[in-house]
Order: sequence, then C-alpha cells, then structure tokens
Amino acid sequence: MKQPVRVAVTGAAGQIGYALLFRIAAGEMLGKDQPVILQLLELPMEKAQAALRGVMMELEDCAFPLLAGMVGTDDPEVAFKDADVALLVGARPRGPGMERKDLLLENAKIFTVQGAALNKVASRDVKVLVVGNPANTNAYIAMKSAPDLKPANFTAMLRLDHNRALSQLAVKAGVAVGDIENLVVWGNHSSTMYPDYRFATVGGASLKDRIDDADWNANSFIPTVAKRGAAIIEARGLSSAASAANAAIGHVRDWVLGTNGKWVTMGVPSDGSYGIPEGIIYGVPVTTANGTYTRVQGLPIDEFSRARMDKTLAELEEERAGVAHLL
Ligand SMILES: NC(=O)C1=CN([C@@H]2O[C@H](COP(=O)(O)OP(=O)(O)OC[C@H]3O[C@@H](n4cnc5c(N)ncnc54)[C@H](O)[C@@H]3O)[C@@H](O)[C@H]2O)C=CC1
Ligand SMILES: O=C([O-])CC(=O)C(=O)O
Repeated sequence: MKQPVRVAVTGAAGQIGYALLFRIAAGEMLGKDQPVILQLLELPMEKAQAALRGVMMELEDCAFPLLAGMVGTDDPEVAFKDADVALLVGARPRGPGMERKDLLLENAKIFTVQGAALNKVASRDVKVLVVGNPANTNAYIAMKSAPDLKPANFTAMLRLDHNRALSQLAVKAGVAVGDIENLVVWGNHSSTMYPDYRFATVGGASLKDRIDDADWNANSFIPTVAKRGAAIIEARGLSSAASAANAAIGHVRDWVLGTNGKWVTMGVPSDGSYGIPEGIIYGVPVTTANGTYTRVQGLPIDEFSRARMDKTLAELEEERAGVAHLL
C-alpha cells in the first residue's frame, strides 16, 4: 500500500467542493491505488462549518477504501499542514452581469492569508492549483505570499477553458473529443482568454486545415469558449461546478501522473517566453512528466494571435497592479 497523499481543499462545502471531494476520494485524481487524506478548510462561521461537517459525514458514508483520513477546520495552517496538493477553491463566485475580475479585491485577501499559511506549513513540494476567481491573479497573490515555496508550484486553472474548447472543436469538425491533440488556451481565465487551435491535430492531421474557417474561429469559437462561464451562470443561476471540479481533477491528475507527451493548458508563472513577462500567471501549453510540467516552446505566433495574447496579458498586468498594495 502506498503512503497516503495529503490533499487540502478550501471552500470544501461549496458547490465545486461537493462535486470534487467524492471523486478525489474515489481515486480519480491521484490514481486508484493512491490513498488520500483530505484536509478541508471552510470559513469560521457556523453555517459553513456545519455544511462541512455534513459533507464529511457523506464522505464517511461512502466508505471509500482510499480515504485514509479527513480533517475539517477553519484554520488554514491546519488545512495546509504537510499538504502535498492544495486546491484553493474557496472564494466568492460571480453572479450574472459580473466579470471575474470584479471579484478581485474581495477575494484577494483570501489568497494572501492562504499563501502565507502554505509557506509556513505545507510540504516544500506542495502542488497548488488555484480555482477561485480571478484564478490567475489569485494564484499570483498566493505565490507572492509564499516566498519560501517554489514559484513554479503555483498554478491557476485554465483546464476548464481547454476542455470547453476541445468540445467546441469536436462538434465543429465531427471528430471525437479524445482524438484532438495540441490545443492551447493562452492567458487569463477571463473573457480575454485566447483559445488557439492553430496547432491542433486529429490523428496527426491539422484540425485547423480540416475546419478552415477563419470567420468561425474569430466570431464563434473564441467568443463561445471565452464566454462559456457567463453562459452557464445565465442558464443555471449559479456558476459551473461539476465541470470546474472535473477540470481541477484533470489538471492535478496530469501534473502528478503525466500526460505522455500530450499538451494540456495550465496557468503557470511565465518564464519570459512568448513575450509574457516573467512571473505573470498565464495559460500556456505544457506537457508533464515525473510531477513537473514543461512548457511547449517555440510555437510561431502570428499577428492575429499576438494581438489576442497581448490583450489578455494587458488585463493580467492591470489585475496585478490592482493588488500590488496587498503584496
Ligand atoms: N477557474 C475556474 O475555471 C473556475 C473557477 N470558479 C471559481 O471557484 C470559486 C468557488 O466556486 P463555488 O464552489 O461555485 O462557490 P461556492 O460559493 O458554492 O463555494 C465557495 C465556498 O468557499 C468558502 N469560502 C469562502 N472564503 C473562504 C476562505 N477564505 N477559506 C475557506 N473557504 C472559504 C465558502 O464558505 C463556500 O462554501 C469561485 O470563485 C468561482 O468563481 C468556478 C468555476 C470555474
Ligand atoms: O464564469 C465563472 O464565473 C465561473 C468560471 O470561472 C467558469 O465557469 O469558467
């Protein structure tokens, strides 16, 4: 039997938490042979703590063989103690008519506190995924608040955007979603993101050549993916939860277990490539192996792409300036 992995989840009693924890405990994130200890954080309010107790009772009632232990707490230093993986989900979601960056100041302070707590008590190799919005800038805040941890271990979730783009492409081209490779969503998890299918292939052949529709790309594909979160809020009255949880599981699973050369999109601190200033948390294509990710480098960036990549960068720089006083 393997040693249990400690997985911290914040906002554990929220809607994403409810769609996420049971799948982690079932082994869908770290493997069907990997025991886990769930370390669950919720707000220090009776309603949130009661809801968390209820979720933990349900986890118990599933009798998951891989669930080796559980901690429920309102103290980030308890939740993050020795954590190997930290999923930072807890934050306010947006409602109809809002942009994700409208949450910035309200949610930012959560990530200074949690970054500092991770810095103090988490495993020195903790893999952090920020889901709470605005995810890229919150990941930046957490990274800057944890100076003793490796910046590369702070990531933001663009996997939901990547998955959304895959599904749109599959429908348009009449191909199986699982057969599409080499897709990327550049930049911010916001309406400025740039889903880029120029390199995508199916069975080794170019998907862009197969679709061959610049008008669809600019006026349907890109805006549909970029505005999908808002469309879900409009339809459900609540933001995406099951698909967000699914994306978080995919992000961490691939980071830990590897992609076998397949590209996935992760929001990671820039190394300066593609003209993105170092440190900005930006969606890029990566492959993963042995618990580390490697950027796909050297892709050609045409004028159309440059303009979109610069626009989403400008928004991230604006968000960073907006939280500079907290760091
Ligand atoms: N990156 C992405 O692709 C996506 C991000 N999101 C974001 O994820 C976040 C969570 O969404 P939902 O689960 O739907 O929201 P929710 O409101 O259902 O749950 C959030 C939970 O976090 C808790 N919480 C708030 N502050 C906390 C703190 N400081 N420490 C611990 N727990 C705290 C709340 O009590 C609540 O139970 C939102 O910011 C949402 O916008 C949602 C979908 C996709
Ligand atoms: O749109 C939102 O606010 C929730 C989210 O991040 C998404 O569904 O992509």
